[in-house]
Amino acid sequence: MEERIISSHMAMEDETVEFSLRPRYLKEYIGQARVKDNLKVYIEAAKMRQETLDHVLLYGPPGLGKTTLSHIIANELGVQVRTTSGPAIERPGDLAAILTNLQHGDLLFIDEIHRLNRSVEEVLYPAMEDFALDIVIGKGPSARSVRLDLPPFTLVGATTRAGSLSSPLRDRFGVMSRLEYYTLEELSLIVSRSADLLGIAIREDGAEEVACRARGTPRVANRLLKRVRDFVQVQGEGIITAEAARDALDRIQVDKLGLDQVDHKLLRSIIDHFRGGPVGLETIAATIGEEAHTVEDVYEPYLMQIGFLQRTPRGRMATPRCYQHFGVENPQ
Ligand SMILES: Nc1ncnc2c1ncn2[C@@H]1O[C@H](COP(=O)(O)OP(=O)(O)OP(=O)(O)O)[C@@H](O)[C@H]1O
Ligand SMILES: [Mg+2]
Repeated sequence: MEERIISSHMAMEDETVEFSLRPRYLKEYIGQARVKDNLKVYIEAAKMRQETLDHVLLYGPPGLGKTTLSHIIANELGVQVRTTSGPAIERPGDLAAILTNLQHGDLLFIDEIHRLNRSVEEVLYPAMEDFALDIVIGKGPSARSVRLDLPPFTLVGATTRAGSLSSPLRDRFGVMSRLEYYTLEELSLIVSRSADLLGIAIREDGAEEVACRARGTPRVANRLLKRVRDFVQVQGEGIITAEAARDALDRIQVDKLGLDQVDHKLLRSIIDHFRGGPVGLETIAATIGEEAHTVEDVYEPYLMQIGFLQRTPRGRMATPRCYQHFGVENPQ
């Protein structure tokens, strides 16, 4: 995938900065009030009973804070966190090794949990339900299964597509939390907080300007902030004002709604070549040179959220609001 400034996927250069910007406790985690309030209660209750927290599934679009939240849960519980991801666990044995190395109360974080393969997933079922590992010894008619006890642990799974989780796996999570896009006010707070941590001066209107182009996503907000900082430090007065932010963001071609050239290309192709749709996902993907699932997971959710794109059984359609944004007359 082409690297986009507004991409909600994580690039290498971001990792160290992201780490320092990550809130570590619930009280520093901005927004997601409903999810946060519930988790607070569950964590408190688990601690009171001196039990492990029930398994938690966090789902929602990329960059909204799933990984961050999983580490916060561990910090709030005062336990260690082990991190892995669906694609990293290739064979059942890999997962068995991870599970047998857990210590009492540990939090196991599995990112992209929808990408676990079936045979690995099956190891997870008894582990989640009974804290047990079933091992088959021998082959053929003399094969028998031995059950090993595991220490109690909490599994936190993260996924951008809860829909592709198999139902036996989904059913084993006691808590399912859906993260939502952030409001403008929340994002402004996040931008101000990050600016503080990075040691950049920012005015409230500057933070708002960055926030409104951040697609409801903290990761995008932080990334835009860093680019704006570059312009302001090199060419400006060293403080991020609304004007300075606007100038910098215009230069990197992120428009007022946070749409970049790829979004423009996607939407314009529906308008210009398909008379507003409906047009199939594969066709759209081909016109912008992306994989269909990338379009579906990464590009579309925000475009639908702001009401520019509609999914219908016959394909994708550009909405009247989308036509308005581009100043094109709607043929329908
Ligand atoms: N509620 C929040 N308050 C402050 N900062 C946040 C919040 N949520 C996320 N962030 C910031 O956004 C960045 C991205 O968050 P995170 O990596 O947790 O997203 P994610 O949902 O795991 O994304 P992905 O689906 O790509 O794995 C983090 O570096 C963090 O600093
Ligand atoms: Mg993550």
